[in-house]
Amino acid sequence: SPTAFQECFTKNDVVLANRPRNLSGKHIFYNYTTVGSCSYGEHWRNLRRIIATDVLSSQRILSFSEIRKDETHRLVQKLAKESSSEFAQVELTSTFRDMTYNNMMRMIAGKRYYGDDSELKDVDEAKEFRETVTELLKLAGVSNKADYLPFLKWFDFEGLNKKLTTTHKRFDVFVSALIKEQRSKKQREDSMIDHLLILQESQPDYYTDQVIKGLTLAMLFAGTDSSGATLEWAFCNLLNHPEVLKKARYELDTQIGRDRLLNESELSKLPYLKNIILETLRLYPPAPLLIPHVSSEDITIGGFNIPSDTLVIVNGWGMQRDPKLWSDATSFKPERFEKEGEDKKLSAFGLGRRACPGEFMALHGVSFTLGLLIQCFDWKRVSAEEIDMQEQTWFNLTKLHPLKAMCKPRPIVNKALN
Ligand code: HEM
Repeated sequence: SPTAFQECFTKNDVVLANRPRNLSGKHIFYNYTTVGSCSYGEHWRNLRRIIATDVLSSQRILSFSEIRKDETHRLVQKLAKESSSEFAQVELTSTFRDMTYNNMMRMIAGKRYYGDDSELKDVDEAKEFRETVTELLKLAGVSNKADYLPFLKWFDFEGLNKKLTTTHKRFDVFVSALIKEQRSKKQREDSMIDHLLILQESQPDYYTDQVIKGLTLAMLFAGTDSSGATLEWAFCNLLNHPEVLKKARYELDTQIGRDRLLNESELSKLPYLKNIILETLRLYPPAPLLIPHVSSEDITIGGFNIPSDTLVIVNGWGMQRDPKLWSDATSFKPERFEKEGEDKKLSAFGLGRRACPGEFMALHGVSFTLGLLIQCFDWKRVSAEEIDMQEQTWFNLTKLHPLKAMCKPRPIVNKALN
């Protein structure tokens, strides 16, 4: 139950701080399928600390705002090109994915691998990256029966371990080359890898290459599709609830105006936009079961005795649709978050010390993109039929069918084109 979950995190915060181990005793880096017997997992404690202090500190997140602005403006330009003065159909799923991956890879290594406007689009390096990441995500989303029936591990049931190890090696080769390339540059830039390489010079045992690779994988896995999926679900909800879209547009027009574009620093003026995102995360959390935790000692959660070393999986999706906790639980109502304290009931980013360290950045990035798209375009559904909200099993909770919508530029779009 949600109450028990909260209690467990407040009382026994430390208890759920371990990662599962795989057969050979190594810490499993990620999720049910373990992303291969990934050796980065062993460094997890260091990774988590470095993420908080060096990679996702508020200062560094703000320092990347120019990248987010540039990528969002490119997105507006792309959509404006595809539509004209009249409504035109656009496909949003891959558009959002390309943008979030470009955003992240620019922060990590200063590279853009996605979209027609990428200078690297057709080179082997970009193809290799796109293929490997797709393969890793596909495998990470597979439910591994051996996680629940441990004896199956002895047979590598369904060959998952082998596939994961192969793909992980491919990723490792790719990121090693990326680090080598950045290291050989005469001048350091401001990317995450460059920043960590500078720190490596003074503390080589702490900021090792393994740690840099682990961070790259963590950021790519945790920070890209989650934001892309949130944008996608938010849009589905807006298209199915035109009255909410109208209210969000009104907020933007009155708080920011019709003749200048929204800036990231102005997001605090748009509480309704934020509530749309919170309500989207409530009904469609990108990580519906969070990330599995393991009890490091015997504990009791909600009256259940959990022995030490047990895989604990939290059904965040279920808690966020629980009618005992939320009125009209399955309806999309951003207004519910106007009531003080409602947002505290959300678990979309997890809770406690293993909660998502990218929450601030994610909320910032998603709000900014959504705000700008509402400001720059008129939107409607492709047909009178409601958008189909079926979900698919992937690493994150994503839409089964790609999202298509009709969009028409508003005059303000010229500001982004210029
Ligand atoms: C809307 C977007 C996002 C959502 C909904 C989300 C949600 C989550 C959730 C539920 C967890 C697991 C928490 C738990 O098991 O208790 C998590 C972990 C994590 N997230 Fe996010 N996340 C998002 C965006 C990001 C971004 C943008 C980044 C980085 C730039 C990021 C980095 C991480 C990392 C590194 C972890 C692992 C933390 C650990 O295990 O200690 N996330 N996220």
